[in-house]
Amino acid sequence: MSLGVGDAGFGYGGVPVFAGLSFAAGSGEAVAVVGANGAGKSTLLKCLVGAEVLDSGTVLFEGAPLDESSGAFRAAVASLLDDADYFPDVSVVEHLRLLAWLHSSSEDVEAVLAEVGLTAVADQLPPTLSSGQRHRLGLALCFVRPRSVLVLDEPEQRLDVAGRSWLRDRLLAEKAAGVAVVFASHDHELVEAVACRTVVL
Ligand SMILES: Nc1ncnc2c1ncn2[C@@H]1O[C@H](COP(=O)(O)OP(=O)(O)OP(=O)(O)O)[C@@H](O)[C@H]1O
Repeated sequence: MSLGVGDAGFGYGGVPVFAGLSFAAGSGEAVAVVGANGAGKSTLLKCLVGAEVLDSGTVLFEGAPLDESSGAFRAAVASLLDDADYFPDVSVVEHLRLLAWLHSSSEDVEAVLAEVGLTAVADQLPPTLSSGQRHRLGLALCFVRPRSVLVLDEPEQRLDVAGRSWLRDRLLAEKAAGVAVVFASHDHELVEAVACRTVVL
């Protein structure tokens, strides 16, 4: 699997955010997108998953122009963007069971809950979680479903020191399992430890 862009350009209301951008993450590779606040990292990741549409150039999935409505794309790509939202009346563990069921996943929901440190709050509703716990739920939702591509916007945000260390190891394990990873980050240590290549915006 691979996900990337060719000669990509995008702007909001005619104001350019990025232009002439080309890169791809292949199976077992991680590409980090870095840059200052407002540089366009989140926007680029939204284009990658079809939540925004490029003004020019192409999103390439498996080397072919992206059809974000295709079942194959939806089945392959797990993403956590900066606008994650949850059902207010569905508990943590129910969110995970629901997504696992939707994707006919063989992942062990209880094991993922434990790995992300949410076992103790499994029966709580999302509005009762801390911001770090809500972020962990977003990450858990990526890991409870099948995936061959991971797109993560600042996955390190709101994680404590142990959480960042876990995240680094988890992303390395994803790469080792052949997953293609594209992530935006402000964490230089994470980028250095995980990324094969860096895209600077
Ligand atoms: N919906 C929108 N409408 C208009 N402008 C937008 C919109 N979303 C983002 N922008 C602008 O596009 C630029 C890129 O924003 P983006 O969120 O992609 O940056 P970022 O690199 O992810 O920043 P950060 O590091 O702060 O998360 C910014 O100047 C921002 O103000």
